[in-house]
Amino acid sequence: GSSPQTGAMSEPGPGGRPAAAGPLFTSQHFLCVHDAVAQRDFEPVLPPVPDDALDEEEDSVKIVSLVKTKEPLGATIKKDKSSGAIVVARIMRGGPADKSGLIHEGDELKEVNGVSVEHRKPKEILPLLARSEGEIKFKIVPAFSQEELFVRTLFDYDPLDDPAIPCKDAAVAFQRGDVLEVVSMEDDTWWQARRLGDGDGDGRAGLIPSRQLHERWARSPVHPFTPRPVTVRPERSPGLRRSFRLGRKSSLAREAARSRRWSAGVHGAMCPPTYVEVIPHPREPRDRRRLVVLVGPGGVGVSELKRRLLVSDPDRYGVAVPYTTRERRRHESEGVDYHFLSVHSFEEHILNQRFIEYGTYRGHYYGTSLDSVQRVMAEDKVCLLDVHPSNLKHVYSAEFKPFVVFVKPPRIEELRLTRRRAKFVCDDEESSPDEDFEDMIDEAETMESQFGQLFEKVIVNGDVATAFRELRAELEGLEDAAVQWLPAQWICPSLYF
Ligand SMILES: Nc1ncnc2c1ncn2[C@@H]1O[C@H](COP(=O)(O)OP(=O)(O)OP(=O)(O)O)[C@@H](O)[C@H]1O
Repeated sequence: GSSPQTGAMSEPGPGGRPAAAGPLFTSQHFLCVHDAVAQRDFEPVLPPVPDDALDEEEDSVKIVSLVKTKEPLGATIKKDKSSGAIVVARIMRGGPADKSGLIHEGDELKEVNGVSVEHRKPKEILPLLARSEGEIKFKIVPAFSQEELFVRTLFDYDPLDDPAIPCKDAAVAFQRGDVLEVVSMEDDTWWQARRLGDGDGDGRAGLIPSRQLHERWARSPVHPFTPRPVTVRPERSPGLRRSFRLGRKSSLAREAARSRRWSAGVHGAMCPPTYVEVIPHPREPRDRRRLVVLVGPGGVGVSELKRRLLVSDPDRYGVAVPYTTRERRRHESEGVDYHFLSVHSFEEHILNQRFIEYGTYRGHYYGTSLDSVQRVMAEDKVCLLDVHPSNLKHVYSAEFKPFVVFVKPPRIEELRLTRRRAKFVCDDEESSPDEDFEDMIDEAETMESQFGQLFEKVIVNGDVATAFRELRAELEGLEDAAVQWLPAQWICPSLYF
């Protein structure tokens, strides 16, 4: 058996304080399972499910039956601070609970041997466990269903264009952004999945390329889906984007970027993002509106789209007021145009990591802070933010639930047509508009390969009126959807796909 230290214990609460008074299980209270249960291939023989155990409301409840022996179960439990539920905090790797595969971290404990543990303190649950001999039955609500894995697709797939698919009729076509339920990953070349939102939503499963296969394609020079390998360029310094931006690239900088691009070779090539795990999150009336982040290469039209959204519905959309250390001008007001700060205060904000992005321009600091974003969100407005994707990490959490829109340039022919009158002019006299367009497209490809897994929506900004309509409809749709598909990373970091 394991040592008592690896048995079931109460977990410390926030701030290191124990959530329950002292260790939950003393040595005589350890949950134990029979040695036979500890086999990895153990198939539990579940007792018949009591008639009243599963009503329609509780279809996610699971009955788990284990047999106690001398060995500790190897699990810890705690009381969840917000819901008050008793949850499994930790499963010790290699322990009987882990090997049984039946109980998982985050599972909510509802009953032990038919006795409800709801509204009980962890120490009140002790006697229930101590009394259990031999078979011990748990009623639990799994943290997430082991059988359900949902992914958002990050590329388009049409089996009709795919010569490698073993059977075109057995495949599932999808477009970037579709949510699929992956039902089998047994084959590491072709996974099985079904689309959600098709009619009754639980149609037949079909084949989709596995992540491994898609990555293999990315490296192969012959497959029709081979995306152009994109090189990793050094990250642009954070800040100094959009309104804070310095001049455009000089021809020297452009040359340097090009030579880096061509010399990067195999080592610089990245795999394109494939699938990202998502979890359904039912919308609740008290949910705040999601932060909307627009990203895209310089000059693509992020500011233009943001401006149009603000004008279209000023009560609904707002922007974070930036901070600066420059002098206030006569027509400017504190808290409207900028928050004016001393250099000392600004630097304190930097140290306290309050900035999502900051930089200097003509000797003054400029920055966008988390506080500004929170203020707009607290007004129940949709906060529109534009940052370099490398700075998304500061807001990529359940607190902000950012809806990240990638504004992508169209093909160069369309850029030539649509940008004829735009003031998209390089500071560098020697460069032609075509070179600017190529740079924009290159920068977009780099962004997409480095950060594409964070982009929930891609809008191609060819005709600006069309792009704006599409963006506005998408943002309005966000609030109508009963269920939102949020990255698993926000809800349960260890699930990150
Ligand atoms: N689809 C479009 N068709 C024509 N002109 C456009 C389109 N989108 C944007 N523009 C114009 O292109 C110019 C650059 O756009 P904008 O300032 O929005 O770029 P940006 O993505 O914010 O880039 P930067 O970071 O360089 O400011 C502006 O004059 C804008 O009006």
